[in-house]
Amino acid sequence: MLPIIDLEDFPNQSEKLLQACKEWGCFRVVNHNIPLTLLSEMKCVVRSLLDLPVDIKRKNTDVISGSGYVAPSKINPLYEALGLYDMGSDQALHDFCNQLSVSPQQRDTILSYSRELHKLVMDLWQKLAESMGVGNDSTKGWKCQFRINKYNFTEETVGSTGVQIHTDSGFLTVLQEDDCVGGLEVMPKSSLASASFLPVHPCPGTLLVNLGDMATAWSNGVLYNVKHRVQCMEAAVRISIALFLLGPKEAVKAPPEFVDVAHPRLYIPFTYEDFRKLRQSSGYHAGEALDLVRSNIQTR
Ligand SMILES: O=C(O)CCC(=O)C(=O)O
Ligand SMILES: [Fe+2]
Repeated sequence: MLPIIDLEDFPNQSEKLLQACKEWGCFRVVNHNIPLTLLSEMKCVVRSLLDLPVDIKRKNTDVISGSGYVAPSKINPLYEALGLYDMGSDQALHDFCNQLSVSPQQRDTILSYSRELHKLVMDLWQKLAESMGVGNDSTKGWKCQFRINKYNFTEETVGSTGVQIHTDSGFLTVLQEDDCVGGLEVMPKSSLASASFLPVHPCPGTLLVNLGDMATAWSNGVLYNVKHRVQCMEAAVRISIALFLLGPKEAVKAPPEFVDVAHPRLYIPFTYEDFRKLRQSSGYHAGEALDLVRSNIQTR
């Protein structure tokens, strides 16, 4: 069963958190302290933004490649998304709101939600770093990205794929799933050999966390970047909100604590931005791009 982490029970849950991140690369968070009204208000706001005419949605332009509006495509015809790069920045938040001409009330909701989730994602990373004995590493200036996903599922599309198998590219993702419409599937480490997916059923009021490629690189291979996808299970529109903790501007290198003779350095240092470009140019979206940054020099 998907691990459940109680955020009010730390440091007691440190070991459980670490195990979840090593074996599953994902877990459910309860007692996160984010008001349920804010979660549902934000859902309501993003639903209406995704219902805007496409020429308005297109005003949500890229800041970095792929960070803005994503229209349905050949590969993912049922999927579209709005995006916001650098949601830790008030300016970026206001730019996003202006592009989509949101109402003052919608803007308030987006700002409150962003602040709360930004705090949460940083806190989660801090707790994970502490559980690995490197809690002093600063996350100051680390960039975050929002992506608001819509899946236009219909009777005819049941059984097909909403989003293809992938890993997230950053460190950690906090996902507010659809309250009713399922379809997310994950492949924990123990299912890699059989390449089988496990369904993640919606659990309103909780949040789901995934670890991405940068977490695997930073941890020298200890943390598992979970493969996942979204399948169409029923004829209903599915909405989810993902917050990606992408990482620092600078190159990421596993701390010396994670490297020794028995655990040689696996990856060359690289920046998130370069890695994102590498994923895009190689077309590797399910973790294979990490093989392109493997280190040959296995010293400290
Ligand atoms: O919609 C979902 O549940 C998952 C979305 C996702 O995997 C992503 O945005 O990277
Ligand atoms: Fe994802």
